[in-house]
Amino acid sequence: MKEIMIATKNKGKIKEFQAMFGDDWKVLSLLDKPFDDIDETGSSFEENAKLKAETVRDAWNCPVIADDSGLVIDALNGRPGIYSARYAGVDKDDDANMDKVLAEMEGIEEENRTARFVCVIAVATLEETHVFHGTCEGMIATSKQGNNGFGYDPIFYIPEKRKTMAQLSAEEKNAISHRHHALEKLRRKWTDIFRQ
Ligand SMILES: O=P(O)(O)OP(=O)(O)OP(=O)(O)OC[C@H]1O[C@@H](n2cnc3c(O)ncnc32)[C@H](O)[C@@H]1O
Ligand SMILES: [Mg+2]
Repeated sequence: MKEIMIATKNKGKIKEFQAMFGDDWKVLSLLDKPFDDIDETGSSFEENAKLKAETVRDAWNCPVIADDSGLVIDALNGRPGIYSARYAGVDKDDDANMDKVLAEMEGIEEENRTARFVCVIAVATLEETHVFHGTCEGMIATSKQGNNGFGYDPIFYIPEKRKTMAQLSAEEKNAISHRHHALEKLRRKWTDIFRQ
C-alpha cells in the first residue's frame, strides 16, 4: 500500500484525509510517529502550513504534507483565523473556542454572520514546497448543532444544505469542505510533484 505522511496531530483531519485519499493509501500522521509540537509562528495559513510540512520533512528527509486551517468570520475582522485552534486560550478546546465565537457574535444580524473555513495544504518534497488553498462558505449559527466532524463544525451553518457542518455525514462534508477543495487542487498536480 502507498503511504503518505501528514504532519498533524488532529484526529479529525487525519480521519478526513484517510477518507479522501481512499483505501489505496495509508495515511500516516504524527500520532503514528511522534514529533515535538511545532510552534505555529507564521502570520498566515500558508506560512504555518509550510512551516509544519518543512519542519517534519527536514527532520525525516521524506515528502511531507501539512494542513493549516481555520474559521474566518467577516463580522470579527477575520478572527479566529490562524488562531482558530487556540482562540479561547487553551490549545484545542473546541467547546471553549465555539463558546467564545458565539458570545462575540451575539446580537449580530443574520446577514452579517457570513464566514468561511479555509484550508491550506502544503506539500514539502525533498526539492520544493507546493501550497494549495481551499475554502468553504457558510454562516455562524446562533447555537451548536450536530455531533459529526470536529472543531467549529457545530456552529458552521451551510445555507444550501440547511444544516451545520456537524449535521452532515462524513461523506457529505468531504464532498464540499475547504479541505476537499484544497486536496482536489493537489490531486491535479500530484503526478507533476511526485513524478509518479
Ligand atoms: O496543527 P495540527 O497538528 O494539524 O492540528 P490543529 O488542530 O492545531 O490544526 P490547525 O493548527 O490547522 O488549527 C485549525 C483549527 O481550525 C479548526 N478547523 C480546521 N478545520 C476544520 C474543520 O474541517 N471543521 C471544523 N473546524 C476546523 C479546528 O478548531 C482546528 O483546531
Ligand atoms: Mg495546529
